[in-house]
This record gives sequence, structure tokens and C-alpha cells, in this order.
Amino acid sequence: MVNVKVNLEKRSYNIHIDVSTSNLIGNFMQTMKVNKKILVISDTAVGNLYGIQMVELLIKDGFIAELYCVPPGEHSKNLDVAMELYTKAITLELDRNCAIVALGGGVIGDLSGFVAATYLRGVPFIQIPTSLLAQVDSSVGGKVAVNHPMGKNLIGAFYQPRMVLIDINFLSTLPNRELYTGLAEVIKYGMIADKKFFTYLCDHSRQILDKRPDVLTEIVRRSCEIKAWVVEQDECESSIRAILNFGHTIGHAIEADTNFSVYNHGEAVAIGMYGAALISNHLGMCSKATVDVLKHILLQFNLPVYAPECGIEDLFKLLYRDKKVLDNKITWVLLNDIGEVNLCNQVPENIVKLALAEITQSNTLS
Ligand SMILES: NC(=O)c1ccc[n+]([C@@H]2O[C@H](COP(=O)([O-])OP(=O)(O)OC[C@H]3O[C@@H](n4cnc5c(N)ncnc54)[C@H](O)[C@@H]3O)[C@@H](O)[C@H]2O)c1
Ligand SMILES: O=C(O)C(=O)C[C@@H](O)[C@H](O)[C@H](O)COP(=O)(O)O
Ligand SMILES: [Zn+2]
Repeated sequence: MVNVKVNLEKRSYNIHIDVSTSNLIGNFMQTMKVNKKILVISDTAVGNLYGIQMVELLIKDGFIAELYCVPPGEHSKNLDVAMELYTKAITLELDRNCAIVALGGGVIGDLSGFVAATYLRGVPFIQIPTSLLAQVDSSVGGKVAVNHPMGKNLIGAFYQPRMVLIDINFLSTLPNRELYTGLAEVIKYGMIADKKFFTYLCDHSRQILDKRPDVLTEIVRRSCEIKAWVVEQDECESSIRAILNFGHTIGHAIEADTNFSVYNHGEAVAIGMYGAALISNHLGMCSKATVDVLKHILLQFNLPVYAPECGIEDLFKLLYRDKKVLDNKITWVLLNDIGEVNLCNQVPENIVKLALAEITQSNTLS
């Protein structure tokens, strides 16, 4: 078993990574010192695959566990569904020492974490991520949120889980499109912090796409390590944590502009990373060769780099809903080289629009 620790003083926790870790759920929960009653939240797809078995394992180990499933997909990440979950928690009479377990992808992790952070002003929260994206990113670091129709993750909190339990076996049933979406965030780590890791991804692309468990374990481990290293320095994103948002300023605008229905999160981030790289190149921060290397790996992992459905002006307006906007200025995460980024809030409007024209493949610039 591989363990990565997230050191955050009283809020520190372990990420346990291996094949078959989820079989040990009962043992792990016993170390959490929580009450016997547990609410396991999942979506119907993951719930059918793994939820019932997870609840049975917990019951076998003496817990009183109940599974509650919501429809799969980004459209479940909202306040109405959160309200359903509060009602379930109240009906089950969960008290402050009862745990909420998120079993699913990033939607389930963000939604359940938001409910755990706010129900009774906070109850113990455990992440059991089942998608690659959730294993490498959303289950770690404590950003929990729901969407508002006007923008992504606009209602949320920083609320750390007590433990993250990663079972690589879950990835065997993950649809290919969801594998690729997770790879977008994995590529992000190489781009922002670790050129050697980026090279590892290029060199092992075949094994990654073939879902070789040892290679998947390695990319999950290194991604969690990089995320933990960033979050430990800046838990609530007042400085360096913003680098984890590379590609997200444009990515979130694309998701909102297409009503969360055309691109999933990783795909939108892939286009956003390419857009941010183009901006960096236009500002003279990185070479065209660096932009091309990024584009090449995104395409190799079957990710998009263009969003022809979006318009330049619509995207431009949506950029200002980014949480990194201060005093009406966007803080951009830009590229110096593979493995090295900088934060910049002085990007001229025409440079941003030039990049938006390129990613929307539009010739009409106003
Ligand atoms: N909190 C954070 O730091 C953070 C980081 C990155 C992304 N996110 C959020 O995460 C969400 C995206 O997460 P996601 O890509 O996991 O989406 P998701 O939760 O919608 O899961 C994608 C799809 O895969 C299915 N699935 C998940 N695991 C499976 C498995 N093992 N086998 C078969 N099917 C499986 C789900 O049912 C769903 O249909 C977005 O809302 C994004 O904003 C949050
Ligand atoms: O953990 C972080 O910090 C991130 O930015 C990780 C992102 O991959 C993730 O999509 C996050 O939810 C984006 O957060 P937001 O603050 O831009 O909504
Ligand atoms: Zn993301």
C-alpha cells in the first residue's frame, strides 16, 4: 500500500492508495473514531457497481450504513440535490460524530463534501474516489462546492476529508472518456510542477491508455503528492494554490457557456490549458515549442483543444466569474516552461481575445 500524507496540522490526513483498498473499508473506518451510523453518498452508476458491496462490508464490521444515490453527472452538483441530502441526513438522525462517505467521481466528492461541511456545521467526511479525476485531484485538498447556474463551484467551502481511500481497481470499469478527463488534471501536474513527471506521462502513454494498474498507481501517487505539496503551503488559496487552477479560468468559462452539457470538466480544462499556453506564448513567456508539446500530449490522450461551440465575447465575460478575480483583474496561471508556471494579473484584453479566437477557431475578433 502506498500512503501520501497531507500535513495540515489538526486537519492532517492520509491518502491510502492500492489495488483493493476498498475491501478494507471497515478496518479503515474503525480507525476514524466515528459513530456507527454512516451515510454513503454515490451516484446511481457507481452505486450499482460498488455501493451495495461497500455498505455490506461496513455492516459486516458493525456499522449501520446506508447508501443514497443521486443521478450521475455535473447536473447533480447543485443546491437542490444538496437539500435532498440534508433531508436524508436529518431523517437518519445523523449526529456530529456520524461520517459522510463520498463514493464516486468528483461530482459526488464535491457535493457530499459540501453537505458534510454544512450539515450540523460540519461532520466527519471520508473520500472514496472512483474516477481517475477524483483519485488524482478532487478527493484531495478540501475544495468542496456546488455550482450556480451562472458559474462553476460558486457556492462552497474549504473542508478537508478525514481520510482518502483510493482503490485502483475501481478504474477497471471507468469509461474511456472519463479516463481521458482524469488525464487532463494529471497532465496539469506535470505542466505546473514536474517536468520529469510530464516526461513519464509521455513515455508511458500506451500503458496509461491500456490502464496498466502499476502505471496508474504511479500516476495517482505522484499526482496526490504534488497536490498535497501545494495544498500544505496554501490551504485556502491565497497564493501558490492558484497554480492548481492552471487551465481552469478558461475551462470553467467553457463549462458554464455550454451549460455543463458539452464538455466534462477535464475536457474543458484541457482546452483551457491550451488557451493559457497560447496566452503565455503571445506574451513571450514560453516558446511555441512548449505550446506544441502540451497540445501533442493532450491530443495523444484523446482530449480536445478547441471549443467551436463557444463565442469569444461570451467566454470573455464568463472569465470574470473566476474565483481568482480581484479588483476586476483576472489572476492568470501562465506557462514559462513544462513544469514551471507563474501568476500574472496584467494580461491585455487583446491577447486574451486572440487566444479565445484560436481555441474557438473563430476569425471574428471585436
Ligand atoms: N474539489 C476539487 O479539488 C476538484 C478538482 C477537480 C475536479 N473537481 C470537480 O469534479 C467534477 C468532475 O469529476 P469527475 O470527472 O469524476 O466526474 P463525475 O463525478 O461526474 O464522474 C464521471 C462519470 O464517471 C462515472 N464513474 C465514476 N467512477 C466510475 C467507475 N469506477 N466506474 C464506472 N463509472 C464511474 C460516474 O458515474 C460519472 O458518470 C467536476 O464537478 C469538477 O468541478 C473538483
Ligand atoms: O484544488 C484546487 O485548488 C484546484 O484548483 C483543483 C481544480 O482541479 C478543481 O477543478 C477545483 O475544483 C477548481 O476550483 P475553483 O476554486 O476554481 O472552483
Ligand atoms: Zn479541475
